[in-house]
Amino acid sequence: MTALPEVDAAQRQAPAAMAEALADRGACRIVGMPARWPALRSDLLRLRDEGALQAASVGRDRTRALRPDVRGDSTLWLHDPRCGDAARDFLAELDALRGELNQRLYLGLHEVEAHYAAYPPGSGYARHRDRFRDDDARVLSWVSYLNEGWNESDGGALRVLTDDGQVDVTPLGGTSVCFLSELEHEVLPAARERLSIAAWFRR
Ligand SMILES: O=C(O)CCC(=O)C(=O)O
Ligand SMILES: [Fe+2]
Repeated sequence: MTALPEVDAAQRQAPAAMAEALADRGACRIVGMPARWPALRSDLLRLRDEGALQAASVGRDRTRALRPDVRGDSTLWLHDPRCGDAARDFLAELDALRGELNQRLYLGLHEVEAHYAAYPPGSGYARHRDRFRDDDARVLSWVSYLNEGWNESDGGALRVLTDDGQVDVTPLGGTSVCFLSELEHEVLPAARERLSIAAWFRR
């Protein structure tokens, strides 16, 4: 199993290092982002307790359907007014990063969209691509993890199929992963609740 290039979010040239890793390998791990992940975690748990999250569907428009056998997470978009300041700040941070990546990769990324996601124990997300068949607007996929002290034995890895082989990413709080949206990936079922933010840079 190959490892992904790793970028320290605190380093001055972090966006340049991310852009280089994405161009070379199609994916990278980012350590130290989101810096304020405990605040995001609290916000997500509050929203989950208030019943604001909704079971996620698969497909688009006419083919849209609830398929808990395919994906078991419940989600809420970060631009929803019920989300707290931490969500708004993080969305702004992702948007700034969009600009930085654009300057280096010329991908014409126009916007970023992001949602909170909570996977109950035992649920996952079967192998898929984030690009819809009829809509290639999603160029880069981003996932930030909001879990305290994750062990490999907890399961719940993100498995990404890169050109260099399959890579498993542990969903540890305060780390993120970015990859080309055309790459196939899956979320393996976890023994405990698994919290994250999934985002897409779109053209
Ligand atoms: O949570 C993850 O690690 C990936 C989630 C995902 O693939 C998606 O929401 O499309
Ligand atoms: Fe995905």
